[in-house]
Amino acid sequence: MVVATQVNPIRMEKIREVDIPVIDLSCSRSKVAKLIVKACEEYGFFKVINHGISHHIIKEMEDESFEFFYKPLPEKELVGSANPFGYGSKNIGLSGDTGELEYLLLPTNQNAIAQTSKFRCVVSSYVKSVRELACEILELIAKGLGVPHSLFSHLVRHFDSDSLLRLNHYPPVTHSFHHGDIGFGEHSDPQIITLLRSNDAPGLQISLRNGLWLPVSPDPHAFCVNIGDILQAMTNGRFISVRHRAMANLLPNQSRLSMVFFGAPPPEATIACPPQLLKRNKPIYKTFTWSEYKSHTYAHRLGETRLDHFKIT
Ligand SMILES: C=C1C[C@]23C[C@@]1(O)CC[C@H]2[C@@]12CC[C@H](O)[C@@](C)(C(=O)O1)[C@H]2[C@@H]3C(=O)O
Ligand SMILES: O=C(O)CCC(=O)C(=O)O
Ligand SMILES: [Fe+2]
Repeated sequence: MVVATQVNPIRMEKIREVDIPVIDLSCSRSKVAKLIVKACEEYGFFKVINHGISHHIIKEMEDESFEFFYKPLPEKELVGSANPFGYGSKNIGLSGDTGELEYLLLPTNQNAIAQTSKFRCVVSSYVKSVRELACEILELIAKGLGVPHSLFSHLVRHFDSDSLLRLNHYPPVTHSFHHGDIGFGEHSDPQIITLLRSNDAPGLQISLRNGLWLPVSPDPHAFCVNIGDILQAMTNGRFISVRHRAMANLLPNQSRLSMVFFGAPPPEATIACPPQLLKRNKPIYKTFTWSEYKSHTYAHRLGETRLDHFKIT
């Protein structure tokens, strides 16, 4: 007699807990370079600690940002509406995207931040420090990949670099929107590299390869680093330009502030994967300039996968 074995039709899979890499920049350069490259390949995202940016510079930028966002609306509107630079509220970009936030988008070139007010001085010293940190990380990436030291960093250090600073304020929850609303919708950042610092409020989430959203715990002492589309193109798809989003405030009565530096190339820079990284593979993306990529980006919606347009078919 054959005894039928009962098979449970529901297989419970334990969702593996994922730890976001937290990289201590005070460790040895070669060790750090390897860890960063691994994080860029696996997630396109990591946190850095012991980054060397003084608490004072960060705190001043945070204080000035809150002071700006707590001003009455007509005063904030005096800086001009985001097109793309300036003050924006709820509308993101010019293609109809919205979110539960207000923001200030600023260029970072020296002419644009002429130091005539306390705010501009604070922005200028914050940008200087965070740009330097971004370049150090890009140089560690170059070391880890075995390509020339300044291959990526020279684009961000360039006098005409199109880098940006974005200050995002997610106000405390009110009756008009609800827990779980989107603050800043799903997207990848178009530039080379992004360095984000937030206060102690949660909200940022990254998308994993399996499609799950992973909340990033806030850490005011760390910088979150994410790979942008340009670095995905320059590594022929080896690095992931991570998709991420920010939820509107998850905790009641708490304002969230993120200060985001986007390290970008100068407009006329040519973007292509260097031969050392192609090895025997064919390039998957066409060669383009940052200016071409930016025009394409700004003509499309936030959530689009913009690099697909530049794929070699
Ligand atoms: C909807 C848009 C807003 C954005 C330009 C775009 O057309 C598509 C990309 C968006 C994004 C995402 C990352 C940065 O926050 C940003 C400044 C950027 O460079 O690309 C924004 C753009 C924006 O807010 O203007
Ligand atoms: O505020 C955040 O945590 C995310 C913001 C963001 O992704 C952006 O400004 O591009
Ligand atoms: Fe982003």
